[in-house]
Amino acid sequence: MSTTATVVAPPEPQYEYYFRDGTTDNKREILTGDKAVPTFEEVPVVDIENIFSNDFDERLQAAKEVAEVCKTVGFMYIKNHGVSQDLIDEVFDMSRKYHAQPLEVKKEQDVYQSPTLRGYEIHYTKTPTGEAVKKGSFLYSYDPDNDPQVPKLTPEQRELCIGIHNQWPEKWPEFRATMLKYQAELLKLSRALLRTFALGLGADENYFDPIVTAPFVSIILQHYAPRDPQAEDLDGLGAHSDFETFTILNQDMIGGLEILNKNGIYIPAKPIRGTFVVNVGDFLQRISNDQFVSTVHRVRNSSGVNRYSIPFFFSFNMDVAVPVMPACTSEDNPAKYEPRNLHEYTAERRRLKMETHKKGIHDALG
Ligand SMILES: O=C(O)CCC(=O)C(=O)O
Ligand SMILES: [Fe+2]
Repeated sequence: MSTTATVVAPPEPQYEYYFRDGTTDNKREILTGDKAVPTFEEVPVVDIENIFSNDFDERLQAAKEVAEVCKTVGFMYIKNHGVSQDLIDEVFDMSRKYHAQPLEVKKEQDVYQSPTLRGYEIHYTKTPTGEAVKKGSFLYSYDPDNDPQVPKLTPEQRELCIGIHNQWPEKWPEFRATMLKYQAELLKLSRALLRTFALGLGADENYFDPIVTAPFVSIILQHYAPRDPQAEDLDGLGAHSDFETFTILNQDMIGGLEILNKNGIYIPAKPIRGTFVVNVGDFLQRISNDQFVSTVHRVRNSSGVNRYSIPFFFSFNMDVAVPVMPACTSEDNPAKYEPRNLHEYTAERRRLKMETHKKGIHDALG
């Protein structure tokens, strides 16, 4: 009696696809079993109280801890960040109230009527029976007139601040006032975090100060509609990396944010009250010469209820071509990238967004 050996073909590799730099075809292989590599399985919590310390050694120690996480995970929860919980709760209450308005009222701030695409936008997804709302977003950006540290700008520099074209609900002045108060608080925190990143990357802690006097900042009040857990496309926001320098994300207690690890596995960033989630964006990865990692993430709201979040995206002054940091290069490790000007880059991204909008694809543009 003869036996025939069955040759088992190795399984086809499986990939996770994501959006980066205006393109949708980036992918990462899902690695399991022997192929799996060491990577994070949870998002770390970092106590950042000491970034505000008067003692340099304490600030340096905190910066080292933050930098380590930025190199390995690219995402962290920060606690003891100094922003009042009352203000955070007030901003969420207003966001809920904003999104609860009838669509035609929100459409008074339609993004596509603003030259820099600031305002309200709604995203739909196809279902077997038609269309469902997946997400609504109210987006506003840095306007130099609202910075507590008012910058001195030429008319040309002012024109580059895309937030001068923000659209606000006319009959609701408290909404604008609260959102600007929140922006002012987060501007303070961002400038402190950026000093921490500089220090952690081996530069002088004031290295970036001159180029964040009128920074590119965008804030989005996100509203993720509840989705049917059986739906084919569950993404409220598809897999992407953020293109800015870094993001300070404020999420409610519903959950749904997931972070892609090196094995192509999504790790949930479960809400932790009193914390923000901070993540490295593409721009910071670039100028750190790839020392910090801009990690892919997505949002799925299968909770059955509305989810609200508020990402705050932070970058440099628009008119500066930002080079790779000299502290991140050496003779053996020269700069991998040319200096990049944020105005040119974001103008191109807005052009792409217009294009992808026409094709019905969502570009995670801050
Ligand atoms: O809503 C969230 O939790 C994340 C939002 C996000 O990743 C983005 O807007 O880029
Ligand atoms: Fe994001």
